[in-house]
Amino acid sequence: MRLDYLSIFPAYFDVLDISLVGKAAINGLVEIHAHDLRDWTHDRHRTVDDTPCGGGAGMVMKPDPWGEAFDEIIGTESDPSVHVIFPAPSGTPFTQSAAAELSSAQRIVFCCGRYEGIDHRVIDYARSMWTVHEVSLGDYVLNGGEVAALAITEAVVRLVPGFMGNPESLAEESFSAGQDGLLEYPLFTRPVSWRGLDVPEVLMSGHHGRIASWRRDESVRLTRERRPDLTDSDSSGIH
Ligand SMILES: N#Cc1c(-c2ccc3ccn(Cc4ccc(CN5CCCCC5)cc4)c3c2)n[nH]c1N
Repeated sequence: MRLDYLSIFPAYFDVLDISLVGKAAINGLVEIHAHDLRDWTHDRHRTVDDTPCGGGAGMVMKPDPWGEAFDEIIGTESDPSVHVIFPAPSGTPFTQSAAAELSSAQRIVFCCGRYEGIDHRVIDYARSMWTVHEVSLGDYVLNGGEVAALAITEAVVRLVPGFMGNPESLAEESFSAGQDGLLEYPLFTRPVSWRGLDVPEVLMSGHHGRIASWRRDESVRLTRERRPDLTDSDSSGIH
């Protein structure tokens, strides 16, 4: 899997060299390439923004640098196997199932906007050439797309076959199909007693049936408490 990042702050992606994703890069599972959008400007100030047509606050990212960067990084041929991701407040909420779908992609290009966003013709052009995803991390405002690109990268790469040492653990995670769409149960490890707080006895019983039942009950309780929106979904085991 090749991952490209287009941004006016490409150093954001240096962190990928030290994290788990860095290990995947070392063992050849993923290739990471960060690019400075300003490398595709031609004026002395390396300008990437301009005032919004129709008025309004802030600045909008000009289309020209994006188009020239696409030509060089992706090419000028249409290819639906190339996934181009535009993080945006107006995007579709990014989910675990979206991460799972993207984990089989061979090429993902993250377009990290800043200011008030990117000229929409950039997205329209990308849609005419590749498979485009306009996504949002959630209902809160960030200053640009870089943090979202990092989060999406981690969610996707950890699902790439061969990345996780113990793929079985993926099945038990929150939001995964194996968890019935429920939140994960609380986790404990040694010491059994810590600052007057004890590990629930059932977890030390060695009785696998009771442990499974306790974990399920805890997942249902937590999901009802924190994510009632998940309790009505078909995939959750509770209705
Ligand atoms: N993923 C994700 C995100 C982002 C995100 C992603 C990408 C960019 C590029 C630029 N920004 C900054 C910004 C901030 C506020 C606004 C709102 N509009 C302003 C103009 C008038 C209308 C309203 C726009 C753009 C971004 C933010 N925020 N939150 C997420 N979950």
